[in-house]
Amino acid sequence: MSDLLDISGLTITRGARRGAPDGADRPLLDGLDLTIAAGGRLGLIGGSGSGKSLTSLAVIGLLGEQLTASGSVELAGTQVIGAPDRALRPLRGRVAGLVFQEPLTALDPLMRVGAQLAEPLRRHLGLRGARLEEAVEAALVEVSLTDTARIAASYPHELSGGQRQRIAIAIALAGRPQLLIADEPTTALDVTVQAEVLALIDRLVRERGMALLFISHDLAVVSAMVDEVVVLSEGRAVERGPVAQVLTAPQHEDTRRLVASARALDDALEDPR
Ligand SMILES: Nc1ncnc2c1ncn2[C@@H]1O[C@H](COP(=O)(O)OP(=O)(O)OP(=O)(O)O)[C@@H](O)[C@H]1O
Repeated sequence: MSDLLDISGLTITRGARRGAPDGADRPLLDGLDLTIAAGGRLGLIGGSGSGKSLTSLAVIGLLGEQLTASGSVELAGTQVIGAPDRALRPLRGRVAGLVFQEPLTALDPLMRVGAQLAEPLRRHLGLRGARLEEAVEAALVEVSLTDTARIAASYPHELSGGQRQRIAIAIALAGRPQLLIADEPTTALDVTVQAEVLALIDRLVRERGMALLFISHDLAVVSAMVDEVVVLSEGRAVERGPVAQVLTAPQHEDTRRLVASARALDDALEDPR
């Protein structure tokens, strides 16, 4: 059986496909290979600007006009690169759901969150009326939100950052995707809320048997979520393997730096003086 996500030789450059004046630029992402089997988990780590978010956007064909991708990205057997938007729309939310760092960017500030959650449930699952209302309530409960009537009637700015990220997760999962792409999902949250949201993602991925592509600059966070990692540095995969191996015997200079900063954070948490 083929993998759920199969990325091979993915290269991203600045400039539109035709007549790009700066086409000779160094690629932003350079020949990335990675695969995730159904139900598998992979971490993608790297410093700022290493190409993590570009990878997540490339998976669902959302790179935008200014960037050109080459190589191959197969998502559930569909070639994403070069595919027209109408061919990709059915994959978004249905095959792969995305959670970003900042939930406010994923949420409409002018719409009550219950209505925002109802929209993908209606679109993907065809629910209407009382069944749709029940599904909204169940989705809020599933992401461990209590006081669901108040939350559903709230606008995003009336909720805490953690509550907003739970809503964004519920929206990403509304179409029951096979793959969750979580791009720095807890970076904007404070530390205690971070741990709760990580535990939530871990539980949902496990319960639903989803695959997970977990993206972070924080090796400590990644190691709580996945067993295998790929380390990106300046658009290249410089190291890959089991988390334990990468943590204990980092080979690349960038990986060593990520390990050192994860240790420093651990020490600070253990000895908060
Ligand atoms: N639309 C774009 N046009 C031109 N360059 C871009 C575009 N989007 C991203 N880049 C560049 O591509 C590189 C990789 O960006 P990316 O957002 O993937 O980094 P990242 O690893 O996710 O970093 P961070 O952890 O800071 O979010 C950066 O140098 C960035 O400036």
